[in-house]
Amino acid sequence: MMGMLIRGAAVLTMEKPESLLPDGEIIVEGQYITHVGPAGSVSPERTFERVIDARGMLAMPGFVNCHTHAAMTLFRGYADDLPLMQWLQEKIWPVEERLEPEDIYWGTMLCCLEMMRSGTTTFADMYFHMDEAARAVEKAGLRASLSRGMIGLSPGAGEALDYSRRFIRDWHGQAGGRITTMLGPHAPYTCPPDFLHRVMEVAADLKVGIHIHIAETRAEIEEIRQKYGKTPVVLMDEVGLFEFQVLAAHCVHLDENDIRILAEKKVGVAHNPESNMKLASGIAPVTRLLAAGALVGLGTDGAASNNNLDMMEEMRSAALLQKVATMDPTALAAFDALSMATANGARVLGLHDVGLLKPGYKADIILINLDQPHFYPRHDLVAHLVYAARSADVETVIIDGRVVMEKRQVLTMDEEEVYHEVQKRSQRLVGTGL
Ligand SMILES: CSC[C@H]1O[C@@H](n2cnc3c(O)ncnc32)[C@H](O)[C@@H]1O
Ligand SMILES: [Zn+2]
Repeated sequence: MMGMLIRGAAVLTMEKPESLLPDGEIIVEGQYITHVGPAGSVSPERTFERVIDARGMLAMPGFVNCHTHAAMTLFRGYADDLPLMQWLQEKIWPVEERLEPEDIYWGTMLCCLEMMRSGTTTFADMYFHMDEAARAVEKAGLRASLSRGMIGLSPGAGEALDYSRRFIRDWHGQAGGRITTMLGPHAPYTCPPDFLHRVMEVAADLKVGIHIHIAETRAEIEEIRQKYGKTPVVLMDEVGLFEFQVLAAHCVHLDENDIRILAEKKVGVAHNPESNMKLASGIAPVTRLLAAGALVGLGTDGAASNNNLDMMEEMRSAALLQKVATMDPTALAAFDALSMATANGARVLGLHDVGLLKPGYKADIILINLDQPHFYPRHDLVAHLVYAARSADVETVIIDGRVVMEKRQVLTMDEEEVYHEVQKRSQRLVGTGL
């Protein structure tokens, strides 16, 4: 295997804040990174199938979006400026009833396109008709953890669980290992304990994790307190959910006991600052979670509540929001925000060979064009990435060792076809459009 050499870039491995090679060399062989070192560390005698001259670029791990509903791109801009429960019950759930499988394929393709163009290489999705989402991920070339969302209180809950079981068997490890799967019970307020017990039986049987929304709004805390006399986190813990690998989206309204449980049980938390701001759900206690030793990644949530899927924006929002919430400018420093968006995000999804530029890790690499005004002067590239970078700075994207975007040209999808299909389908679904 001759592999691919990336040379000339500044290399941010994300292992430690100081692990920046000003002029580095990366070798990719198959799906994996096999070498990361300074200029001159690769023998000049060695030949490669491909050499990428990345002078003027920064190479870093691709972003990991820990929580989204990919095909909700179809509903972007359809229902804005509402609180979560009104947004879901009056606007979103009625139009989701009309979704056809093919809609999910094209909505997920748009999500993949937007994410790839902004440097995201891995995402965690919870939605409907997930065979079509998996087909889209396979075609687009991203890495994803996919779960069929289940509303335990709905009459279709049993069918959704049967679908999940079959979906996991069919897709876990597919697309050369890029696709992994989880179970997706929606939330404590839509999935009562008896349904969660059925979900856990399947999780134990198929050895997969569980992706769920927890403690997103005050309304949820109040509803669960009235029904069960405890917090959503304590309820989930007592139900036994945290004995499994859990990806818990939001975790906004937590007391100290909840934080202790999440940290002790190694629950992966997906923090979604922009969705939480837009729906006015609240501010997650990220600094307290991190201080307690909890594992926290970053997500955008769906495009209907954000309204984009831009992890660079999300990092900046996360960092700024913690500073203002705590009135402490040292809160969530740049490297910590960047770790949440990369290495720690991968750990939250249970992907232990993703999120770092290191031999043995999957070759999910982005190249960022540093030759731009907002990257000068070059005091601190980590700070620049979090506070000054924008998604259009991402030039090249490599996922699983394959170049999927080069010089901002996406190589795996026909962009015009995606726009056309999405526009047509979203008009049918919500009845608007230019
Ligand atoms: C059962 S599939 C997922 C389900 O979740 C809905 N959803 C989207 N965003 C949120 C959010 O922030 N909190 C709770 N539920 C959300 C989505 O519309 C699907 O119905
Ligand atoms: Zn969500």
